[in-house]
Amino acid sequence: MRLELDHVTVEAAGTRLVEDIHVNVGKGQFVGLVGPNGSGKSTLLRCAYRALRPAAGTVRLDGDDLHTMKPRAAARVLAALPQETNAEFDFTVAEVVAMGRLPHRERTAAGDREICDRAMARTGVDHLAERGFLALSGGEKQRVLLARALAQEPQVLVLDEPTNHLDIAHQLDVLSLVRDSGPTVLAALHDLNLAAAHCDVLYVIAAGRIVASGPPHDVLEPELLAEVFGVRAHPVRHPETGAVQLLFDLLPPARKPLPTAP
Ligand SMILES: Nc1ncnc2c1ncn2[C@@H]1O[C@H](COP(=O)(O)OP(=O)(O)OP(=O)(O)O)[C@@H](O)[C@H]1O
Repeated sequence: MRLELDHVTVEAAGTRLVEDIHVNVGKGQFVGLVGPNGSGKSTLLRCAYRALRPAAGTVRLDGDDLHTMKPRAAARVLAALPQETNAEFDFTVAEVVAMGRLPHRERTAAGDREICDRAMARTGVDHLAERGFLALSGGEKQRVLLARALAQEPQVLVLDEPTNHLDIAHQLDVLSLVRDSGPTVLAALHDLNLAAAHCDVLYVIAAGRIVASGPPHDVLEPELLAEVFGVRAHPVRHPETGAVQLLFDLLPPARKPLPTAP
């Protein structure tokens, strides 16, 4: 299923948070959204998983307007891993993951249990099934919420910082798992090397506008990284795979020009 954000603009409190954004995620593609803090990544993703309605523009799934679809119909095909989840009730892990099956209840009630068990096993949280969600660590919670999203068996997955709270092994594992599970993916990522390794296409957002897009190694070039993130990037090659990785130094903050003598 194809996900398209077409000329999306979002406003809040009289301010434009993102403006005239076009993002195209082809069927089965893994597309990354990268940009500095506050650049508009979560705002844009919230539009892509229906939590926020754009002031202008359209979000489409295979050409259908996501925001006019019935909520249950949308939840059957699209799942999200938001940046923050305000869980107030202490459900068990198994109950949280089973919530991913709610949109499908009428259709596949018989197989729900196996689907949830498989999602928990794939994200490595099966041993936590009877634990209360609220008492889990940050990384455990993140993997449970990913299990819930996978249990939804979505055709489109929207992920806001899926590697948040995860140790390095789980970061690598979760992105491979998402990739191998096959849905169309739009993910906000902070780690540019992880983004380059896992994404087919990257969009770079700065101050609410897309400033570059394309294959990761075309997009993540030193001049753009200096301008957008204020860092100097040094490409190095992995000694075994030959894959290019970036090392970063902070650039000094831009100085105001010294006042000239009158
Ligand atoms: N409801 C709102 N009202 C006013 N400003 C908002 C609102 N929601 C977000 N913003 C502002 O919009 C900008 C973009 O926020 P957003 O959360 O999309 O950034 P982000 O790129 O996801 O940042 P981060 O990398 O820190 O998670 C920020 O300056 C934020 O303060």
